[in-house]
Amino acid sequence: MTTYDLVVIGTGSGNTIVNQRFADWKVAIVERGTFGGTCLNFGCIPTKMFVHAADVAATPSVSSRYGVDEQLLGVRWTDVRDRIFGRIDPISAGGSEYRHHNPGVHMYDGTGRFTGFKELTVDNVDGSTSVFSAERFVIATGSRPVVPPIPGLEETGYHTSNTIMRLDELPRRIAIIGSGFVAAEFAHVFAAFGVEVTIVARSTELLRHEDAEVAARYTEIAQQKYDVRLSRETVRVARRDDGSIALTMLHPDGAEELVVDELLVAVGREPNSDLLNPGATGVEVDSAGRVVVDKYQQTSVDGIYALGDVTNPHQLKHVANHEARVVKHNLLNPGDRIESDHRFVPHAVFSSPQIASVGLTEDQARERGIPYVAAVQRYADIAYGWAMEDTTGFAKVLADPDSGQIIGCHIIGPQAPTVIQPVIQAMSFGLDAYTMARGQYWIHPAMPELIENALLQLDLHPES
Ligand SMILES: Cc1cc2nc3c(=O)[nH]c(=O)nc-3n(C[C@H](O)[C@H](O)[C@H](O)COP(=O)(O)OP(=O)(O)OC[C@H]3O[C@@H](n4cnc5c(N)ncnc54)[C@H](O)[C@@H]3O)c2cc1C
Ligand SMILES: NC(=O)c1ccc[n+]([C@@H]2O[C@H](COP(=O)([O-])OP(=O)(O)OC[C@H]3O[C@@H](n4cnc5c(N)ncnc54)[C@H](O)[C@@H]3O)[C@@H](O)[C@H]2O)c1
Repeated sequence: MTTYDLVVIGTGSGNTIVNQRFADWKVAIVERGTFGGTCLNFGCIPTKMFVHAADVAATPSVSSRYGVDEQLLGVRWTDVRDRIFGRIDPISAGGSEYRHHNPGVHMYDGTGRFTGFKELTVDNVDGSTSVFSAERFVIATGSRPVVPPIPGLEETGYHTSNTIMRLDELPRRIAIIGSGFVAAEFAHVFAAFGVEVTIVARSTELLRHEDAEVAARYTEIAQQKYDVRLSRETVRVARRDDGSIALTMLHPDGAEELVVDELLVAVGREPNSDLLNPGATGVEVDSAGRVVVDKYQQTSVDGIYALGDVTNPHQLKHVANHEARVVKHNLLNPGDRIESDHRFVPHAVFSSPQIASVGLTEDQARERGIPYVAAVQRYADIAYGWAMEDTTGFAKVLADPDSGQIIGCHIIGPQAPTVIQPVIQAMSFGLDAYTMARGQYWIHPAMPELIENALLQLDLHPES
C-alpha cells in the first residue's frame, strides 16, 4: 500500500497548506467536488461580487435624496452572472491544473473515507478505488447546506447557495427559507435586481444571532424592502401545473400559502464529516458532527489535524485561513507547535444595510455576568453620515468599565465590515478604548469617526 507523508482532504482552505516547504514530502490531496472549495466557487467570493453589482443597481432608488435623479434601466442577469463566473471558474480550473501536474503532489479526484487507522480509501470519480495510508492527515472537508425535511421539497426542486447564483434567468418572485447570513445577502441581491423577495423565517426576527438592537433594526429595514414572514414554519412545498412553487406555512394564527417562481433554502450548513467515516481512524466527532480538535488543531489522533467548517462553529473563511496557517506551522514544526486564536472572531453580513460584529453582544455580556459599559454612535451624527443622509445605521461598543478593554462591537450601516477593522485590531492587541480613541489621528471626516465617537462616549472609570 502506498504511504504518504501527508494527505490533505479537501481543496478549500486545505489546499493552501501545501507549498514549496513541503517539497521533500510525499503528499497527496483528495477532492470530491469543485477544486478550490466553497469560498471561491459557491461562497464568499461570488456572493460579494453579486452584492457589489446589487449595490450599484440599488443606487438609483436612493439617489434623489442627494438631489441626483438616476434611473435603473435594466439588469442583464446573464452578463452579471457570466462576468463573475468568467473570473472565478478559470481560477478554480487553474488551481486544479496546477495540482494535477505538480510532480510533488498526487491528486485524487474522489471522495475520501477512512477505512482503518490512518488508512484512506478514495472512491474516484472515474469509478476506480484507491487505498493508501499516511503518517499525517489534514481534514479540511468543509460543510454543506442543510436541507430541512419539508414534505414535497425534494420532488418540487429547490436551490441552495450552491446553485442559486447560476440561474439561467432572474425569476419574477423568489422565496427564501431561512433568516441568517445567506438569506440576508441574497434578499439584497435579488431585490436590487428587481425580483419580488419573500423571506420565510421560523424565528421572530431576522439575523437573531446579532446584537439584539442590530437584529431589530435589520428586521425593521428588511420589512420595508421585502415581504418578511416571521414565525412561519414551512410544512409543505409543491410544484403547481404552471411551474410555480407553492409553500404552505403555519404561523401562530393559522396557515397561509405563498406562490413563487424559485425557492432558495438557506437554513444553515452542516459539517462534511459523515462521508469521511472518521471513527475508522479513531478521530472523534461531537454531537453536531464537528471533528473535535485541540488548541493545536490536532484531532484525537496524533498527526491528524482538522480545520475550517468541518471542525469550527464559526463557519467563516478568515477562520479557516487562520487555522490552515496554524496547521501548516504545526506540521512543519512538530516540536514547536502554535495554538489557534479564537478570542475575537469577527463576522460581517454583506446585506443591505451591511452588518459587522466582533466580541460579545450585550445579551451575552449580561448572561455571563460580565460588567460592561456601552455606547452607541449613529451614522446620522457624524459628518460622513450627513454626506450619505444615513438615518438608520449605528455602532455600539461595549467595554470593561475599569480597564477600558473593548469586549464587543456591533455595527449596522454603510461599510460596516471595513469600519469595524480597527476595533478588531484593538481587541486583538489589548488596546483600551480611551488610548485607542485619543492615541491616534482619525481622518476627518471619514467613516471611522463613527468608532472614535462611540469610544469617547463610553463611561469609563477612571478615564485615563
Ligand atoms: C453563500 C456563502 C457565502 C459565504 N460568504 C462568506 C463571507 O463573505 N465571508 C466569510 O468569511 N465566509 C463566508 N462563507 C463561509 C466560507 O465560505 C466557509 O467558511 C469556508 O469556505 C470554509 O472553508 P473550508 O476550507 O473549511 O471548506 P471548503 O472550502 O468547503 O472545502 C472543503 C472541500 O472538501 C471537499 N470534500 C468534502 N468531503 C470530502 C471527502 N470526503 N473527500 C474529498 N473531498 C471532500 C469539498 O468538495 C470541498 O471542496 C460563505 C459561505 C457561503 C455558503
Ligand atoms: N458574510 C458571511 O460571512 C457569510 C455569508 C453567507 C454564509 N456564511 C456562512 O455560512 C453559514 C450558513 O449560512 P446560512 O444563512 O445558511 O445559515 P445561518 O446559520 O446563518 O442561518 C440559518 C437560519 O435559518 C434558520 N432555520 C433553521 N432551520 C430552519 C427551518 N427549517 N425553517 C426556517 N428557518 C430555519 C435558523 O434559525 C437560522 O437563523 C453561516 O452561518 C455563515 O457561517 C457567511
